[in-house]
Amino acid sequence: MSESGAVTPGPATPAGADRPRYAYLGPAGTFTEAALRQVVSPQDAQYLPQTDVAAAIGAVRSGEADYAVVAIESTVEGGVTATLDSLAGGSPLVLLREVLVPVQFTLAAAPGVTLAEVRRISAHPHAWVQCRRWLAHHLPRVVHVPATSNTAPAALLAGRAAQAAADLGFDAALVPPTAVDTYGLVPLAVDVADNATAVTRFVVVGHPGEVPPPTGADKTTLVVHLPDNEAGALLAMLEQFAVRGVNLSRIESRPIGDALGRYSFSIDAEGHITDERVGEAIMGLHRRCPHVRFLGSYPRADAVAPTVHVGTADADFVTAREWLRAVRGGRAT
Ligand SMILES: O=C(O)C(=O)C[C@]1(C(=O)O)C=C[C@@H](O)C=C1
Repeated sequence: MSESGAVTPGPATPAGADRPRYAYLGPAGTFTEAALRQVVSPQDAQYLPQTDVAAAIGAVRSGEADYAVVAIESTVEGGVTATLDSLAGGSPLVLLREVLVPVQFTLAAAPGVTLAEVRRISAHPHAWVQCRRWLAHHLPRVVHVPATSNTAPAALLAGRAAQAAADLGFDAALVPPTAVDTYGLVPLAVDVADNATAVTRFVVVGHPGEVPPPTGADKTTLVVHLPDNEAGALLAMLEQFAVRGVNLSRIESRPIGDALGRYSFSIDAEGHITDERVGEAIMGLHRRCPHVRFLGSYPRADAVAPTVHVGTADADFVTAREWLRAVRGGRAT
């Protein structure tokens, strides 16, 4: 990001309006860009860096971009609320793919700055949380200067010597390891994240259309509102999945925003909407809940197939339906 707040361009891309346009959290070198590179190379797409997640998703809604790549969940922080909230409301969008990126951080500064001189660190709030223990131990009095992304402060420091960097309002930044070279910074401490195995999950967001075909190892994301003032409404909602053998890999509540005590549930269920058990569970939600938003069925990044319990395979639902038809037609008991 420039000092005026404008986002600096991502990696140089050949011109060409025919290439799909991907909005993502910039500037160049963010973990989000690493996720985008797993999806499509800069040669085959237009990379459109944005200042935040809402802007990236908004670019798809406005037609400025065809897709957005955004963080949705981290092993340390859980759900990325900016993403969950942007997808829960507004015009419908769907998730088309997920990508996992290992996350590590380096504390870096302009050339000439030493660790002992660091008083203020610029960092994305998620990065700050992911390095909290290291910071408390090594720099207990340091002040957090929030940044819009993991590379926004690196872009501000780029090309500055210690003296020239002094008026930026921070002395060092928590950045992805690759950003140190990209922006000509000096590492003050490496591997400063508290969790060495931290991973962030990113999703490709696009317009609703054809659902990606089932792979046998898929995930379905939903937003569900519960009936008001109904004892056991949450349990009843969960039972729609449980009785059909559908495992949930994530469920979290988010305020709907119109009144205190009103929450929606953001859910990742194992399986594809074309799986009988998943389809039946979602129909159950539709019957019982005032609002259900389908946010897509897409392949799991880890390609792990769900455990299918006795009586919940597609064939079991088909057989049961045929049996019911026969009973109703007086042909079976
Ligand atoms: O993509 C980046 O580098 C970001 O700054 C965003 C983000 C996030 O939104 O969670 C991505 C990965 C890390 O978990 C920390 C921050």
